[in-house]
Amino acid sequence: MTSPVFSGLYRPSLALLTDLYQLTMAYGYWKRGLHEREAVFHLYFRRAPFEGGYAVAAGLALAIDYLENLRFAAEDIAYLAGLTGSQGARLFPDDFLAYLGKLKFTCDVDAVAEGTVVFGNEPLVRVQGPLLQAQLVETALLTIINFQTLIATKAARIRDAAGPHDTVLEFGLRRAQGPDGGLGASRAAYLGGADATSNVLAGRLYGIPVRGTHAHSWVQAFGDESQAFAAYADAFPDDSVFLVDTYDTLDGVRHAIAVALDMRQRGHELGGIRLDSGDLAYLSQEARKLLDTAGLENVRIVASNDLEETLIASLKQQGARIDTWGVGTQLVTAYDQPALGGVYKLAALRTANSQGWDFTLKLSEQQAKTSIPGILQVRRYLGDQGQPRADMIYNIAAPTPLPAAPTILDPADATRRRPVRPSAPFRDLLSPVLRQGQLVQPLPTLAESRVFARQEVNSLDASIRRFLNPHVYPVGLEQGLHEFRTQLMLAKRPVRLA
Ligand SMILES: Nc1ncnc2c1ncn2[C@@H]1O[C@H](COP(=O)(O)OP(=O)(O)OP(=O)(O)O)[C@@H](O)[C@H]1O
Ligand SMILES: O=P(O)(O)OC[C@H]1O[C@H](OP(=O)(O)OP(=O)(O)O)[C@H](O)[C@@H]1O
Ligand SMILES: O=C(O)c1cccnc1
Ligand SMILES: [Mg+2]
Repeated sequence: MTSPVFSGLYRPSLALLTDLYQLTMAYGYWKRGLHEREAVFHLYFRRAPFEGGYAVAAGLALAIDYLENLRFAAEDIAYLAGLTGSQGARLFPDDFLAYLGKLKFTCDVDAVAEGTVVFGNEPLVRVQGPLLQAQLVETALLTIINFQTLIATKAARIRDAAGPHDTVLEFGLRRAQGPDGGLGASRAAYLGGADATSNVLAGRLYGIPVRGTHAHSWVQAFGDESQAFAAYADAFPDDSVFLVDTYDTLDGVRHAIAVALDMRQRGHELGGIRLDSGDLAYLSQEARKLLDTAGLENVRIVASNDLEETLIASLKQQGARIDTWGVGTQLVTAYDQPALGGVYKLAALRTANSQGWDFTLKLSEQQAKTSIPGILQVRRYLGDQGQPRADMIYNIAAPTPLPAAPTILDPADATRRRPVRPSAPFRDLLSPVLRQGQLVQPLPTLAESRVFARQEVNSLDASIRRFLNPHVYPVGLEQGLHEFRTQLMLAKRPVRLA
């Protein structure tokens, strides 16, 4: 497969993009003959980022590209052969490395589509297959999905603040967490709701529209705004946006207007002006008046300067006349919460006789952090308008079938339960993506996932989308699963005498 997901940055092999312990466990499983025992892992986060009410799932296409191309190249094997432990002995023997050298990813993967709105504790990805393989991919899946989901969610919030009609441009590459952080952020920002990026490599790799204006240095290089604007218009007569705040912003607007009227004489129209400092509400209103008075109603006003969703919402509320929001640092670094705490937990293991399943969990002092055993699916119940009402996590391999009218229990407080109407419409969020390592059907394009993400966010109630103290969307465990998990917790919890 030639999809250029990680471009030339890391190709040809990402097999070593992992934590060492995945490889030491792989060897240990192989040595014990446990490597092919069938296992089920789930990837999920516990809390939506940014104190928000939801997240936008993202990164699946990158994760699938990684899985489909997972191979240990000869150079990878040679590197692993040279690794030694604290006593100087080799970590990995040749017969194990020969096994790794032939390894291909043959697991089944089920996942929520990119762009789906998701909530804490819901599996976004389920991996089922040989224990060694399903474990090995943990770190790469997490680094891909955590960051993509984080930035797509930030972009969705920024899009919500800007509203459906304004343009959002992602300008973050210079402040991103390195080259791959920048590339990945541009992809996720577009998926989550940005209209275009200034990042040209992201444009080329992912087909994102590329857009931009010019820098202050352009004006400084000419020393004179009118000359600088005229020169830019000469180079790009139909694609000019002038940055007006190098010296005095409103003087800059006047200079832009003079050049724009000159352009009009030649049959061209100025695209916009950009404000990058000062009071953006006041300056955009004044600039709008000056432009409109000059007959330049269609010249757009772009704003940039450390923008993020609450600032954009505030500027809107102040009556700012901004049509296009250039957002960099805050978006691509997820400045207010720079990591999503997604985890990858083992939830089921075939019994030694291969007949049944051992459902397994990781206990935690905090009950909410105890993992959920089973082979899990998420059922989203919908209202009359198709709007999400409540999500139920259930075990598709439970010994007893799902009741026709199940009850959903809040895992943090089992006294909070909601029965489901037997006729309530629903959809199951996880769908088959890989079967034995092979793609079941082509994944949606990035542009398709972007449209889907917007539909998804728009389907949520405003109370869940708001930035300040959003409502908690109901996510719970199906009653049978809750009871089973509680039993398992009691069985595993050591009894300590008081
Ligand atoms: N009307 C406004 N209400 C709230 N915040 C605003 C408003 N106008 C601008 N801001 C924000 O205030 C912050 C500071 O902007 P300001 O232009 O004062 O300083 P600056 O970034 O140092 O500018 P400069 O580029 O001139 O150094 C920026 O994040 C900007 O987006
Ligand atoms: O503010 P951000 O959301 O990151 O958007 C990108 C910023 O990058 C550019 O300038 P840069 O920050 O390099 O210099 P400046 O602050 O002096 O304008 C641009 O003018 C924006 O201000
Ligand atoms: O094109 C722009 O205006 C731009 C690009 C990157 C960063 N800031 C602004
Ligand atoms: Mg800046």
